[in-house]
Amino acid sequence: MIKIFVIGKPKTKFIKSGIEQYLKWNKKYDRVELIELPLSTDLNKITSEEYKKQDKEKFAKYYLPDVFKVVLDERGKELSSIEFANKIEKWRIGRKNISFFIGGPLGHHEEIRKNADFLLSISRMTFTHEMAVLLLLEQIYRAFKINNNEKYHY
Ligand SMILES: C[S@@+](CC[C@H](N)C(=O)[O-])C[C@H]1O[C@@H](n2cnc3c(N)ncnc32)[C@H](O)[C@@H]1O
Repeated sequence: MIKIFVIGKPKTKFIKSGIEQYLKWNKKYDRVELIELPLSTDLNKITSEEYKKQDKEKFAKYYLPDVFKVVLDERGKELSSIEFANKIEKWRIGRKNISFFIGGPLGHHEEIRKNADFLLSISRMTFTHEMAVLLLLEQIYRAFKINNNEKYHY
């Protein structure tokens, strides 16, 4: 099973409908679940460090040792789709879940990055959290297709 945790509910209409579409398509291959965690309190009322700490605490109960934790971050490692598909196969060996973590407007707390099993960048550019969810879901779908030798990936 694959779980995607995101801080902040995706709201933009076309992105939401893309997310729903890929969640539906991915069902053919495995359970892929999106878990939306609430945004923290008003950014103007707390420091950015405190804000990131609040986000870290929201991830804490899902940040478990028996789960392979992939943290999405633009400072992470970039992979080709084929490399990502291979990693997905490898990360699942002996484990029930792979969990992906997508940060809020300020990004991740340093500790979340430090304790990740893999820090994944989808590009050196910065995307909104909701765009990151959509792009990740498409790459997961592509990985399923690649790993099943199905036509989609060129
Ligand atoms: C608006 S971005 C946060 C940007 C923040 N300034 C930072 O330094 O991380 C929100 C989240 O989307 C995801 N994200 C955005 N762009 C990404 C990229 N190029 N690669 C991987 N994840 C990305 C990350 O999980 C990030 O925490």
